[in-house]
Amino acid sequence: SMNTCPWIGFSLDFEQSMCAYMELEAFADESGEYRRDSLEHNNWRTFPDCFDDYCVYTNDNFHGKGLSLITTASNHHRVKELQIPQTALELGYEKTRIAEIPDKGRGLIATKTIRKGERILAAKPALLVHRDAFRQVAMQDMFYLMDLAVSNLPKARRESYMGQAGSMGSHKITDILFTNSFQVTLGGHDGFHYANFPEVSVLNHDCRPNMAFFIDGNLTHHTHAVRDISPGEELTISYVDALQIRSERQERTRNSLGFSCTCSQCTLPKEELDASDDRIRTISRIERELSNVNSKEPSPAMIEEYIALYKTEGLDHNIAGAYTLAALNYNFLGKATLAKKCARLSAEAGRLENGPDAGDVREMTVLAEDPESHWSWKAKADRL
Ligand SMILES: C[S@@+](CC[C@H](N)C(=O)[O-])C[C@H]1O[C@@H](n2cnc3c(N)ncnc32)[C@H](O)[C@@H]1O
Repeated sequence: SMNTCPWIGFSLDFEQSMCAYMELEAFADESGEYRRDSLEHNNWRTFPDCFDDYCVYTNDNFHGKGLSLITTASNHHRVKELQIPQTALELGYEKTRIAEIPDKGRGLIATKTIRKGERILAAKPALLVHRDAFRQVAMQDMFYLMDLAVSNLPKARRESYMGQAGSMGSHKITDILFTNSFQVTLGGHDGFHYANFPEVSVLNHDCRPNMAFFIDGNLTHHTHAVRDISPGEELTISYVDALQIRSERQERTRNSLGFSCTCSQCTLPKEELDASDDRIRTISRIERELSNVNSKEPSPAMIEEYIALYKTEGLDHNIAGAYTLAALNYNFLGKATLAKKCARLSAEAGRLENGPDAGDVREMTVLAEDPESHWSWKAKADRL
């Protein structure tokens, strides 16, 4: 209807018949090419239909595949300024195949042995949507922007977007985003976005996954094995916080992600479940002590227990931070050999969890080389 066409008045060339809730097909002609006018600049097309500060921007060549944004002008500028290396990594998938997994829909299965540390995927985003757009723009208007953003992607990209599973029903393109998105920040106080990586979306969740992921500064999503993986095993990542007990994890997947988690850790017999929850609570308690510079509690035994609990719990995908805390606390206590070992393990895990450029990876590499020159050396022992 007329009053759902807020662009009338500032749009130059759109007909009223183009208004509101258009089907996906409405944007593309037979050849899949775009028929809407737009402003060309530096490979980016900008569409004049905006709501509040949020507009649609599309780049057909981003990472050679195509990317649409629903965001503000300043965030579009940040993406435009990214320096994408010519040698950007391509997608993996070589040792895997997609298969039906009982109770989970499709998933990715290893076809060959995969070693800890191996890269599985390097995937590019198809869509970024500013987090606040969903709060500030009326839902029907958001649906309109989502349709516009996806329909303007190059045909192959649009098809891989539409091939992803939804979980909540309602507006399909929006459902797909919420079912398959990662949070990324482009920096600043206003940089938070939901990012969709179609090739990653085949990965199911596991509370004790065998892969870790990070998203680098060029908006590439990297997945690496954190354990050795056997042929036939499913490849998984975690969608939830590592240190949540089962009831919290279940609530999170059910309420925010739209499914009831059936992973092996969530379906253990009651006794084992209770033991697992107890370990999580103990880890959290020790972590508070190790993070508190004024605590006199930390001892080598406590640090050792902390790492052992991570191992027993199977939290290999989220262990870099634990090794960092262990390395620092060993160094506070003047235990050079143990500090060195934990710092090395932290850097090794951090490369898979946060990427080789992460601050912690650099810091721990430095500590591992020469613990006694690091600021943390006996730093606390002196004070206590
Ligand atoms: C990102 S997709 C993963 C791929 C999806 N299975 C497919 O068929 O395309 C997320 C969806 O997979 C299913 N899923 C993923 N992990 C699961 C788990 N641990 N337990 C149950 N369902 C899961 C849920 O339906 C969820 O909405």
